Amino acid sequence: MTSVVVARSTLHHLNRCWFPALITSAKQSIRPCVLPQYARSSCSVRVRSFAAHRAMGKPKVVFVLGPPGSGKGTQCEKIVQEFGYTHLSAGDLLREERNREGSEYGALIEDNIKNGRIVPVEITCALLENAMNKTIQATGNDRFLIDGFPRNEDNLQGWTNKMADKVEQQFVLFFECSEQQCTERCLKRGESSGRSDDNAESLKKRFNTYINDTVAIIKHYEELQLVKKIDASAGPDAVFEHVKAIFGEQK
Ligand SMILES: Nc1ncnc2c1ncn2[C@@H]1O[C@H](COP(=O)(O)OP(=O)(O)O)[C@@H](O)[C@H]1O
Ligand SMILES: Nc1ccn([C@H]2C[C@H](O)[C@@H](COP(=O)(O)OP(=O)(O)O)O2)c(=O)n1
Repeated sequence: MTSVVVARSTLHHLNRCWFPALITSAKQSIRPCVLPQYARSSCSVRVRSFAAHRAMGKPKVVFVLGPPGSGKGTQCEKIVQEFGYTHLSAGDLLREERNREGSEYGALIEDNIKNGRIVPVEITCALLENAMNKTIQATGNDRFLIDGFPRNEDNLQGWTNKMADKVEQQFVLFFECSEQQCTERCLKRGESSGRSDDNAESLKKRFNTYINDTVAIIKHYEELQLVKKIDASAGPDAVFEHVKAIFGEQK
């Protein structure tokens, strides 16, 4: 597997800002799936210093929201290919941390995921910030799709307090899709995903969380006129035509 390795000293410096216990292995690697195409195919990625990077402006962030199974991950992969963003999935980062040997948050993360609840923001935001910093250091790419975050008031507050001033919020992509259609997609995905939450019981809870907690976050961003809503009920390529039009409008 191709991977980009970041020096331990750099990570220790970065991790001091957040939960130091998160991600402390000797070498950290970014999985190719979170890197844009050009970074995957090259071993000699360009590394910029923070000072040089700051001179370029703040990292740009697009939040990607929608119910479970609405196609957030599928569309993010296409956006990465076409527009060169880096895709950071909050769910993937949490699953990775849950699986990391020695993680003190593994059990807590799994309990929340299985029950469709949202993990405390201190953990999720630390994982996101670390992943952003590692990507910028390793590739210089400072445009991020943050998928599945913020999902509740705790997520929003934590991000606002810790990260909002450090980034340029471009917009929020919202994939709209019915519960029935999303449930069918997730149950199908569950046949091969190995995910502990792609089953009927967990899905019911995940949808309750979506309706009770996430919808209010989307409304909040709608009031700020930041939401770009997309009908996600069609097939992946048809949905991407709409996505493309939105990203094409950006500078
Ligand atoms: N537009 C679509 N039409 C039909 N199936 C889709 C579509 N988008 C994604 N899928 C499938 O539905 C499942 C959930 O998609 P995914 O992108 O993982 O959603 P999310 O990240 O929102 O949970 C996957 O198995 C994926 O292949
Ligand atoms: N901001 C987030 C995102 C995901 N999680 C947890 C709880 C979610 O049900 C699971 C799965 O999220 P993921 O975004 O991977 O998947 P779905 O959009 O639900 O299909 O991860 C979280 O606690 N906080």
